[in-house]
Amino acid sequence: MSGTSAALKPPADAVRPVRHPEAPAPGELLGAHYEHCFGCGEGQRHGLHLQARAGDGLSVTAEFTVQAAHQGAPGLAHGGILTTALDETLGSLNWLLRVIAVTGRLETDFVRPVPVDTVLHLDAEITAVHGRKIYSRATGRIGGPDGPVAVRAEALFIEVKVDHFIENGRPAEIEAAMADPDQVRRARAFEVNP
Ligand SMILES: CCCCC/C=C\C/C=C\C/C=C\C/C=C\CCCC(=O)SCCNC(=O)CCNC(=O)[C@H](O)C(C)(C)COP(=O)(O)OP(=O)(O)OC[C@H]1O[C@@H](n2cnc3c(N)ncnc32)[C@H](O)[C@@H]1OP(=O)(O)O
Repeated sequence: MSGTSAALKPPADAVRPVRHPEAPAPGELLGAHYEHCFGCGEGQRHGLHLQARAGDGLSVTAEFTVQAAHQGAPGLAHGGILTTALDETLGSLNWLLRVIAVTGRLETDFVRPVPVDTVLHLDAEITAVHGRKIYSRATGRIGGPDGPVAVRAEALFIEVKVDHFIENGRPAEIEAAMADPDQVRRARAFEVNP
């Protein structure tokens, strides 16, 4: 069984966006958007440490190795962890548009169980944009980049301004982020008109 809800179908007048001229080149590692992010932060001890790489056009790839700490059932990855890896990969597509966007809706199909120690080969692409709404999809394969699909997702991200974080984040972390020139530079790299 698979399928997605109507909210994930781009409207007829949605456009296929173009890659931002200053987007990272194909093959380039994108880097973490926030060092304490559970998905990609290098400073997050319990995180997934996902490293996404720019692909051609509006696509990215990433690899994620399932650890023993990620189990749901004995020896198998927890579905929420796999969804997090998909969410993070989809979120990294923002670098290609230089737009800040947050996940509004994310639907995952779990097609095959994913054992601990498996490398999940992820790829994601933007399919359409309509106003602030960014439509995308991702797959995770096992046994190699061309192996069978284990998980796939479709998502709707919504463009926001940096104020979204400043107004909603816990003050301690926001103040620390704003005092860190690297973090400010990374946030600006997402903005169309910094
Ligand atoms: C210097 C300090 C810097 C600090 C910042 C640091 C780094 C920043 C850089 C990058 C970080 C960015 C992202 C992170 C990337 C990857 C991590 C993984 C991604 C995530 O883990 S991210 C966390 C989970 N995520 C949330 O925490 C969102 C909570 N949520 C909200 O904050 C609001 O809900 C929001 C903003 C989404 C919308 O609110 P809003 O008021 O702005 O807009 P509104 O409601 O009007 O929606 C506009 C149009 O989207 C449609 N729409 C909205 N939501 C929908 C839904 N769920 N399903 C279907 N359609 C939906 C409406 O129907 C309307 O459609 P239409 O235009 O056609 O009417």
